[in-house]
Amino acid sequence: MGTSGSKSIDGIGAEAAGVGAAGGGGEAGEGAASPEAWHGGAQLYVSLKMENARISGDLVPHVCGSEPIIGSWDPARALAMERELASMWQLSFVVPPDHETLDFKFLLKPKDAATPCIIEEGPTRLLTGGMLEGDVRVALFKHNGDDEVLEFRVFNKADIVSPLELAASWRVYKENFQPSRVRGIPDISINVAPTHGTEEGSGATLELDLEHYVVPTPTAPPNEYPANLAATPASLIQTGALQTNDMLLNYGIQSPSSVSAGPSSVSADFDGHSNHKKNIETWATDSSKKIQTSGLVESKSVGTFTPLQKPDGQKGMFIDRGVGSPKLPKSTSACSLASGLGFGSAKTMPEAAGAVAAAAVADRLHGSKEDGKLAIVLVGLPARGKTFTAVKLTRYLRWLGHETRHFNVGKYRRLKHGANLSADFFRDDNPEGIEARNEVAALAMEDMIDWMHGGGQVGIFDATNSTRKRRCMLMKMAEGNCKIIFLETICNDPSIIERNIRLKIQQSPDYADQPDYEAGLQDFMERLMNYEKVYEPVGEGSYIKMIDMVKGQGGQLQVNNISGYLPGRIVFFLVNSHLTPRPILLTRHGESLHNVRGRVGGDTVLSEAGELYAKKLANFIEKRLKSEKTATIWTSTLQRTILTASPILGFPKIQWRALDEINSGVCDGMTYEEIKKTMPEEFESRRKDKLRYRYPRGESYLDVIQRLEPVIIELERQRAPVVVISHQAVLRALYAYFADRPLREVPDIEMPLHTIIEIQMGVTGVEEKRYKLMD
Ligand SMILES: Nc1ncnc2c1ncn2[C@@H]1O[C@H](COP(=O)(O)OP(=O)(O)O)[C@@H](O)[C@H]1O
Ligand SMILES: O=P(O)(O)OC[C@H]1O[C@@](CO)(OP(=O)(O)O)[C@@H](O)[C@@H]1O
Repeated sequence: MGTSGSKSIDGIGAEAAGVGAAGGGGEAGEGAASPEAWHGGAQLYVSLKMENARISGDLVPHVCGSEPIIGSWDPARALAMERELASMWQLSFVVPPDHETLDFKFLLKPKDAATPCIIEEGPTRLLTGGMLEGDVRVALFKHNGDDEVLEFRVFNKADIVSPLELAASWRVYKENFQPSRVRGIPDISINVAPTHGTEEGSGATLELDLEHYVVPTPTAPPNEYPANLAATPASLIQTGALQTNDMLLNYGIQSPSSVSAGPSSVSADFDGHSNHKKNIETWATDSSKKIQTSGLVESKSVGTFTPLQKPDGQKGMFIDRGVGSPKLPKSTSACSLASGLGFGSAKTMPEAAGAVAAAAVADRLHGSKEDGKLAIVLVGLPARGKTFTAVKLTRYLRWLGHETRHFNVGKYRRLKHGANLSADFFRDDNPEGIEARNEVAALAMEDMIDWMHGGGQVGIFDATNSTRKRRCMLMKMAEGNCKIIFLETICNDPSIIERNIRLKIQQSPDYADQPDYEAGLQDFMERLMNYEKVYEPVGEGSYIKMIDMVKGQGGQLQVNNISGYLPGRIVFFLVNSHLTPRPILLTRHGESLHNVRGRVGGDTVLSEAGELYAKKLANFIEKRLKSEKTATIWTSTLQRTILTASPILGFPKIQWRALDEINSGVCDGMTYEEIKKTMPEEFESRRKDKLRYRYPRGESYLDVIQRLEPVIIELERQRAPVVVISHQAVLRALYAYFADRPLREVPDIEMPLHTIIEIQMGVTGVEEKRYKLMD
């Protein structure tokens, strides 16, 4: 103390007591809280702001007062205010529910030193029930003796907050002395006026040419004809009906005999997922059907490889899903219920949490044998989006955790009869053609049923299936094995049909050897006519008809005899799907203070680098979306994403709770090192099975996926661009959906900071591009 204008500790306290007793009346604060509202554990969240453009040097406004949180009148423990804008300082804190009045004063002093300490002139301020009493709008400080008077404008806001809200902000407050700056921003907001703009020369502006920032996509989705990515025709491989190994390779299938045994050299996609790195899939339900690839024993689906000593002494590979292991942590989700529910092997349970797991358990407990197995049988003329829809539905259901596989009869046909069949093969008066087509359809159906017996849950059977007779054959085959729902795609828009036909001739392997587009077109039109002659729309069984749905408006979705959890989800997904091209931009928030310190979770503000990214991102979005009439910015409710979005102008911003980072429960705010040291078992459990590991009192990746389902549906439904500013774990889960990555890979997907992943949704599916704005 001792500097002119400063007062002793006692001096402040004495004055406080005096004025406090005499206080009353006067001007109310901006926010006022009635004392009755405090019952039930609610507390008062106080936000104070001071504004002065002239303050310079080391002096920082502080708040000192009667409550321990603001220093109990000890200036050394006064709370420093944070600089919000160049001339604006702010401080937020909570007050215990039982306080009657809160006495305080502003003071100016360096952040980490006791002197000089300049206390504001005038009486002590009084906050009663959130209301500031007396003349509160100005704070005066005598600086440099009495020569200079610094005048600050004062703003006060008080909110009643629930204990739950407080728990979050209190922790942040205690750990960082960095109260949230974003309280009070409504869930939906828009800042239209360019208040600060992007600062020229601050390094925040970007090159005009955004291509400058494009970086390679680490695991780009395969640029493959979608039908080729469907299940490998197992029956054809086993019966030796294949043409040649070369032919298999043409369809992305590695000859079984060429698969080598070592873990590093095996590249197999055992859950049938379309993954360009993995190009053979096998399944087996009985030993006669089992495909013996040299040195490989396959046991159902998804898995990691562990060496297995086969009875004959040969080294083999055993695929372990990591489910059902007695050592699995308590925190694994529904899968660990399996044994207790008498399902025999835990492997029959889906790799899922929440509603998906609940529905699976209910089906197994109460449903008929077929209930758990579902065949979605596509129906429609050629070029009506059947394969497109099959691929999309497969991706969605797998992402939710349902074992799903796409069976494309065209792939069987091409493998068995070659790709160069002319339109004659499809004529309704060509009995050999009809028989050959029925035969491959039956083979695909048989494979699908076999696969279901081996644990598969949803088969998507993709063919025209355009006559009652064919559908009747499929229904007979399904009896006692699975439930069938027909999914008919109908399109009456000639311009869309024309576009689809063009895409077919350009992309289908059927026309890969036809260099003359016109000749291809003529042949395809003939093929189409052959189908049209015999086409019978679906009217039997359970069905869903999608009629002119591609535009996302108008159109019809008809359903008949549909019930159950999964069919319900499928209908809901299809209702919201459309083909309108639009980008979805995914990005993590700018670097946060916790990111710098290596701490998980929390709700900290951005680091300097993070703030710079926020500006660059705003600049990027302005350029990237400048020709878009509408677009929306989605953030989580955590301040690192809201602050990242704050410089973005002109687009509505929406906060989604579902976009909040994975809840790390008791580990929230810790470093990975600290978790390893203090909770080694938890650390080890997570390392072993990061997908299913649930933080104590927190979430697992599977939980995150479950809560993101409405976000995916909404992203599918939107017809304008969306920018999603979220978090590492959440974006891994969202990205996995668009990039069709298997669930087991989700927790390890690379999701760098300061990078934008642009997902282009379009008529041929999903494309990806990445921009890295900062190193
Ligand atoms: N419901 C739909 N109606 C009409 N066209 C669609 C639909 N869904 C997707 N498409 C478009 O149809 C194109 C060709 O679809 P494809 O799935 O190959 O046809 P199909 O399997 O019926 O022969 C796709 O690239 C897509 O642009
Ligand atoms: O699942 P892991 O790999 O731990 O990644 C999730 C973690 O990512 C972090 C950063 O480490 O996300 P965020 O970018 O939102 O800060 C943590 O908050 C979160 O717990």
